[in-house]
Amino acid sequence: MSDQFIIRTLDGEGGSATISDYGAHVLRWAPAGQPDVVWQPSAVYLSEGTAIRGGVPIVFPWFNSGYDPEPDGTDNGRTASRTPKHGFARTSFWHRDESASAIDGDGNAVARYTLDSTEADEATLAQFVGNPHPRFHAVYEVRSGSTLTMAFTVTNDGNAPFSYETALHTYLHVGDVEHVEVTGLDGTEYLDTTVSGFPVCAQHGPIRFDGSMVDRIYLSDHEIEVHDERLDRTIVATSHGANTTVVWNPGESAGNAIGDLADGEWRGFVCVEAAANRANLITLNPGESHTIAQTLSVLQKL
Ligand SMILES: O=P(O)(O)OC[C@H]1O[C@H](O)[C@H](O)[C@@H](O)[C@@H]1O
Repeated sequence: MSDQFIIRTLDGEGGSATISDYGAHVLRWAPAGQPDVVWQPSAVYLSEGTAIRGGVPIVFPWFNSGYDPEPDGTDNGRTASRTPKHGFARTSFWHRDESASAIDGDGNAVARYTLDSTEADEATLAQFVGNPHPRFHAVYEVRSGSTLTMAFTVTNDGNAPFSYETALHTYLHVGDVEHVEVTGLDGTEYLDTTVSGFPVCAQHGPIRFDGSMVDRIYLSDHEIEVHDERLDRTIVATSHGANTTVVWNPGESAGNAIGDLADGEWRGFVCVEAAANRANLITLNPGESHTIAQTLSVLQKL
């Protein structure tokens, strides 16, 4: 592992990405001939202990401030108070596995990173759900070409179960979020996390954005399409092993208050996150592994 801020290029056939060893954080990705699909802000700030804005932060082992599950599995509408926000994966220097980093049989540039429980301090580990002494290793594999696939796997190496929340917190680049429709979630339920108690709501039609904050946990892993009128394209996001989909845009007032975003930059992205969070958190028994994955592509026009 290096504690240097190293940024690497992943040039595959038909697309390219950059990735940071800090956070194992994909910073941008575009298929050939397209504006970036994974969004990067105009300035990227690299600072130990601080999450990188934009790209694809890895959320693990809790989402936001975490969640304490109810025995009956229902969502209690409350959040816990774990720190750091969204867990420590996005603020850790990951090990880059040199042996795995190459071009795969489909022409994708591959990067593989690992992180294990010895790299977090005991006070942080003690906040895991169900086990104050979890032992695990995590593997993150990114394949960048004409599509982008990211797969995050956690294995329980200890002798007791633990639970975790996780997300691939993907920032998708759009021309102007107020001219975007997100489809694929019509008829599904979501938790509206902008409202106290996180009420369950039902989605009717496409998701649209009007400059106010959208922060929703959809209880669905359906394929998502982001229809972008300004960039005249549709981004497709599919996920595996992730039971929830978070859709987030901070809107004008919260967006302009985010310190590492320039004024108005909130318009340039919508987050579509492959997640397993709150009542859908993942429990691993000793020896078990779980993978969440997300694949992005741009729909080809006929
Ligand atoms: O600013 P961050 O810590 O990166 O979090 C950004 C956002 O992440 C997720 O999308 C959550 O649902 C939001 O509640 C949160 O505001």
